[in-house]
Amino acid sequence: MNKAILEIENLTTSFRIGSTYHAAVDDVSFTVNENEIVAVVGESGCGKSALALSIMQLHNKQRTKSEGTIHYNGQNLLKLNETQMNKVRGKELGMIFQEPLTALNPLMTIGKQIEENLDYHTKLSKDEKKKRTIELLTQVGIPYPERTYKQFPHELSGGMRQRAMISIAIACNPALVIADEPTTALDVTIQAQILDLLKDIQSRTRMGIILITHDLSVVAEVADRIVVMYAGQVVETGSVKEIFNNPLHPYTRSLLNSIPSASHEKNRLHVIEGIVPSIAKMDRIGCRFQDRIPWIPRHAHEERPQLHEVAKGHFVRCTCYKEFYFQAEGDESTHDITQSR
Ligand SMILES: Nc1ncnc2c1ncn2[C@@H]1O[C@H](COP(=O)(O)OP(=O)(O)OP(=O)(O)O)[C@@H](O)[C@H]1O
Repeated sequence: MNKAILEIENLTTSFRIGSTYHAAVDDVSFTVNENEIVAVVGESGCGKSALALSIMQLHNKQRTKSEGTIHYNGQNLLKLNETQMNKVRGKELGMIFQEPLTALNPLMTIGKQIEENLDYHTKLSKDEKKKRTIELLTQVGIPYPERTYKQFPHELSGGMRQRAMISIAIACNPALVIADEPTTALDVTIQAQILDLLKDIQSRTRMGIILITHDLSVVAEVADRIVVMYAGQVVETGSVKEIFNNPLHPYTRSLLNSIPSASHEKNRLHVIEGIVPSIAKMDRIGCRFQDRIPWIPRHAHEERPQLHEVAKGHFVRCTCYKEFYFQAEGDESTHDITQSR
């Protein structure tokens, strides 16, 4: 059994809007083990980035509150001050952002940006730093590392920029990397290459990876476990095999149904309409998904939905999954749930 690197327990992160705090991450718990890829999946607004930034402690502290625990290496990250956190961030926990052009400094060469991280966390000499930087650029598959060392971000293609950002994230051999939508801005072929690269680095370093994505098809090939988030909560979690073979929560089933495949071409995709509620308007007591599946009777939902273990390591929130089915087109059983309350 691989050892746990990061243990998140009952993490709740709330943002201040006006004078009230609203939770964007609500009582989230999961563990990332060494050499494991945990995919956090959910559509826009589910709280994935808020979760990632909570782990890295990158939220504006004046407007954000994080409660619960994030255990890393015998310490609770939420209790560290900024100086202590700076020693962990970038060294032991790396982060890859969605859009490298925004995350990288446009005025600094790639080489200098990698060396900046080494400067902060290591005592390498100038020559050693350059050697390590070239090594890193080679490792992430950049074809002319000496040339790229001297280039600025805008001189590289999207895929190469993402590789450069990965080299910054792994420069100090972190135990865990959080990749927040690392392939969304890239075309499909490059996406596959970047995911292969992360897998390849992991096979050498045994680092844990949290892969954040809205696209379940991305995780099928690379992840070990999936955490499905909806409206700030974990609604289903389990091994990739369990989730793909036996998805239960209506939201997970809807995400899986929205993956286009050859067999889907003839039949229409069963996509559930609607959007994730905003954090200020979220129902904090009932099932947060119920308004998007109004044809499911109210009694099918729990009052305060809990996570239920349905198979070893496979958890699903709310009992509504037991009565869920996709509504057929023109199904008359549709009714407005808000009317029957
Ligand atoms: N700094 C903030 N202040 C107030 N609300 C915020 C803040 N950051 C995020 N939110 C809100 O929290 C919710 C979760 O946002 P988050 O960015 O984590 O979603 P996401 O799943 O990562 O979506 P995306 O894929 O679009 O990034 C959203 O309703 C968002 O509007």
